[in-house]
Amino acid sequence: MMNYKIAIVPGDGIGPEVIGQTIRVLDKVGEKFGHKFEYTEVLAGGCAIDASGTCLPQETIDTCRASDAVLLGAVGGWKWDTLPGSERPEMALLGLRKELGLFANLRPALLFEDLAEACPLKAEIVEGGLDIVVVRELTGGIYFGEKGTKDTDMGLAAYDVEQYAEEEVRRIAEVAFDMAMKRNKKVTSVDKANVLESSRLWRRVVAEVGEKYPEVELNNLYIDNAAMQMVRNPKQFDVIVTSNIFGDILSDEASMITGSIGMLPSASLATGNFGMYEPVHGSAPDIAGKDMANPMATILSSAMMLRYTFGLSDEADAVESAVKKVLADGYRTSDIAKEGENAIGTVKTGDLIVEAI
Ligand SMILES: NC(=O)C1=CN([C@@H]2O[C@H](COP(=O)(O)OP(=O)(O)OC[C@H]3O[C@@H](n4cnc5c(N)ncnc54)[C@H](O)[C@@H]3O)[C@@H](O)[C@H]2O)C=CC1
Ligand SMILES: CC(C)CC(=O)C(=O)O
Ligand SMILES: [Mg+2]
Repeated sequence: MMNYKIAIVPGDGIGPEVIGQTIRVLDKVGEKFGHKFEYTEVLAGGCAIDASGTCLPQETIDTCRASDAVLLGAVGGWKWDTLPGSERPEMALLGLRKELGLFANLRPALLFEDLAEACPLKAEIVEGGLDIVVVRELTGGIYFGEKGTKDTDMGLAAYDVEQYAEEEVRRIAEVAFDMAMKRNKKVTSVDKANVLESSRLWRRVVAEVGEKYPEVELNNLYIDNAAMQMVRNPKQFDVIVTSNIFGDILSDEASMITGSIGMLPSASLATGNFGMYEPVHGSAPDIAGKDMANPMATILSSAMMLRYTFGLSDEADAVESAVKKVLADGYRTSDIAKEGENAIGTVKTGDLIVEAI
């Protein structure tokens, strides 16, 4: 029997609710396939501020580093919204990504056949399915650049610097091209090179990396056009590679292809097999504590963990098939239910997925 050490970071809001169901699913996978998943729960985000005065305790970083993989719910919430920027719960997430070297964020947006009606795009646009991966740079760009305030003749100004180094672009571009080689050999790089110096460097380095992959078709789009194309004709996309902030925004937009942000998983990867697995959504304070959150994004993130970090592809398939079965049987949380249709809760969704495994 293999033992896998997983650091669990439930976080805030719906984080603990969706993580709770994901652990039940993993336990069932362990029971069925004969693996032992060992969990160590640690605090990050608003709950850590309340418990210890800091959003990212050193113990959390140490536990994550000592684990084979990390599973994270979400951080943040209204309660902490008035804190100064540097002390907000969201800094825990950025800090963890940086400390763990998680520079590559894979966000697959897949339209499940049984959820086609939940996708707001016209039926003819989504016919035949949609399958896009956003490869988002995760430890650079404007979220990590110099920030501050200064006096100007227009009053106090605040600034955040977008900066990319060649090596940062090169390594994320390589992830995108490697992924394209395993998929449909098509990469779209999204930037704002008509205005931003950082994007001009981005575009040049992506093109240089592209030369090493002659079989892969490379297209460049400006972010404003890409955002429009995502709803006009998403089928043109296969692998999208982009910066931290553009990938953050574009992947939330892509999530609607799947019907809901409650469906979209992600893997945040370092070099090697280590990764942190997290849903794309946030802590959803508007529905927290109401048994309304869709746990599928986090459960599907755990399937990515099984596949990428642990190399357990049959087990990952079992989780993904169980999610598909629950959808095929007609069960929906309220974010993906049709109007007037009875929705099920977070726990019931977990029950059904466990049962299907
Ligand atoms: N990875 C993380 O920890 C992230 C944290 N945040 C933080 O979360 C807090 C709330 O941010 P928002 O902008 O409202 O984004 P959000 O993603 O938390 O929520 C946006 C909307 O989607 C719904 N939603 C999200 N996840 C859902 C799920 N699993 N099932 C059903 N509905 C779901 C919410 O109810 C809300 O209406 C903020 O403090 C924000 O900074 C935001 C994004 C990512
Ligand atoms: C704190 C934010 C950067 C989190 C977020 O929105 C994301 O990573 O998708
Ligand atoms: Mg986001």
